[in-house]
Formats: sequence, C-alpha cells, structure tokens
Amino acid sequence: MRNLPDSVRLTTGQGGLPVVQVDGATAAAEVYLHGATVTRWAPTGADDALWVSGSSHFTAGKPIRGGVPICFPWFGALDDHPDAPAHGFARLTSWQLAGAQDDGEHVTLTLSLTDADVAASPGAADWPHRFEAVYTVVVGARLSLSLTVTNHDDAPFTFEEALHTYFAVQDVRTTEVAGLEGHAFLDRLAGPGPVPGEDAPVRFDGETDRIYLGVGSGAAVHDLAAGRSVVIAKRGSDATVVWNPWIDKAAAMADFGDDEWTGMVCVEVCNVRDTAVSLAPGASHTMTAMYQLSPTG
Ligand SMILES: O=P(O)(O)OC[C@H]1O[C@H](O)[C@H](O)[C@@H](O)[C@@H]1O
Repeated sequence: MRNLPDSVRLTTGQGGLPVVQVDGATAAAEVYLHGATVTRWAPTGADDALWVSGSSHFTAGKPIRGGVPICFPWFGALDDHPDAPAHGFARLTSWQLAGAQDDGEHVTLTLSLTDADVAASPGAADWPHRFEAVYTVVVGARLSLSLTVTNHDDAPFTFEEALHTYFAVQDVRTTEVAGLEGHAFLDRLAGPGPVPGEDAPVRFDGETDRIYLGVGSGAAVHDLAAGRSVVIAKRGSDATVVWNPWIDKAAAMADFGDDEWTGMVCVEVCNVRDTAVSLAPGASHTMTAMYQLSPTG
C-alpha cells in the first residue's frame, strides 16, 4: 500500500512483523498486520488504553496476547474439529493493508482478509468457505473497530466473531464492568446452562469467563483506582464476553506473564454460540465496537 498520509507509517515491529504506526491529531495507535491486531490506542494526553503482555509472541502462526485480537470464524474450540486452532485463523494470519486516510481529526485504516490469504493457515481447511473480511479502524478520541464479513461462496455459511479487547487497568481487583446487570450469562467455568443475571456490575475476585448472550447494548469498564472508565458502544453484536484469567490460568499460559493478570480485563464485543451469524451467498454483516475514555464519575 503506497500513498500513506504523513500520520501513518508502515514499519517493522516486534518479531520483525509489519506494523502500522498512527500518530494522528487526536490519538496514537499501532496495528500489526498479523491478525490485524490493534496493539495500542492512546488518545492525546491519555495513557494507553489497551494492554499487551510483555510475554506475548510476535510470530506468524501464533496470536498476539493483548490489544484487540480478532476471533473469526469461530470462537474458542470449533465443534467437531479438535485440532482447529482456538478462536479461528484470523488472528494467526497476516492481513492486507488496503487503505489509510487522515481527515485531520481521525485516521482511518482499512485491512482485509480473504480465503486466499488464509489458504496456508492452520484451520483454513476447517472452515472452507470463500469470504472477505474488511476491518475498518478509526483512530481518534474514540476508537471505532468495524468488521464486515461478506459471503463470496455459493452456499450459506455461519461464523462466530469477537473483538477480543484487552483493556489496561490499574488493578482488576478494583475494576468493575457495568452494563450487563440483569442479563443471564454462560459461566464457562461452571456448567453449560445459563446463570441468572446479577443486579450489580461485574467485580473480579477469581478467574472470570462469562458469555452474555442476547445483549445488544454496550458496557463500561470502570477502573476505580485510576479514576478512568472506558465506555463501550456497539452495533451488530448480540453478545458480550468478560474474561480475566486470574492467577493459575495466567501462570499456565506461556505468553502471559505470571503477575500480569492484575493489569487487564477483556470485554469482548462479539457474536458467538447462539448469536453466530449466518450469511446467504453475496450477503454481508458488520459488527462495530466503539471505545471512549472518560473520568469515572
Ligand atoms: O488463550 P486464548 O486462546 O487467547 O483465549 C483466551 C480466552 O478467550 C476468551 O475470553 C474465552 O472466553 C476464554 O475461555 C479464553 O481463555
């Protein structure tokens, strides 16, 4: 991709992977072509809003542990495909940078991935459909992430998707996630059935891995110790996942520092399980997540 605006630079990042550096009028950001993973977003004058593990891999075939990995075309394990990579192939493959524009306030990056790009990727044979995914990243005081999937096959297909965002917090033990009150959820650490909704924001005192299905509205991460909140809005998403691995799971992950679990929480705008998306040939679907920082009030 040529003709980048002055605020956008395509350079070499960790592990020798190509990375797009954005230094816009209202925010800075960084996006690895590997997985189209946004690894940094810092509105001007604010600390980085996203968390990336100091132990992350930065290598082809492995996901980046942090920022916003894209889970597509499945979430978690793929039913009946025990060898398929967790969360699909989109986060394991290099995307194409298709466009970059700066309107003086926002910088917009467009990245794309097709079945041809993933042909050699682990898991491609487990979901053998012709598709195009276009990811639009609008960097500004608000970060907007839109994933549009188009079915270029001659038969319908179904997919799951998640923007698996790792938010940086001062301490997850003094962080709460609001906006999910009253919604039943699947607790991936308990049985398969839904757990009744709670009447208070989600607080963290142990490993947490919840899927809220049928939730089309956003949420907010309140980092009480820092006095900072991230307000999450969304469109085209009917589920939300909340995750923190806590002590033992963090220690068991090679790409996650043992003591890093206190500094992050994942709140994932998604369509998973019963909210998976089915597309007829030629049809498209767009899911958008929007993040904005505000003082906790
Ligand atoms: O380790 P990963 O494959 O990146 O998955 C990390 C986490 O992703 C999601 O939040 C799932 O709900 C969790 O069950 C999973 O542990």
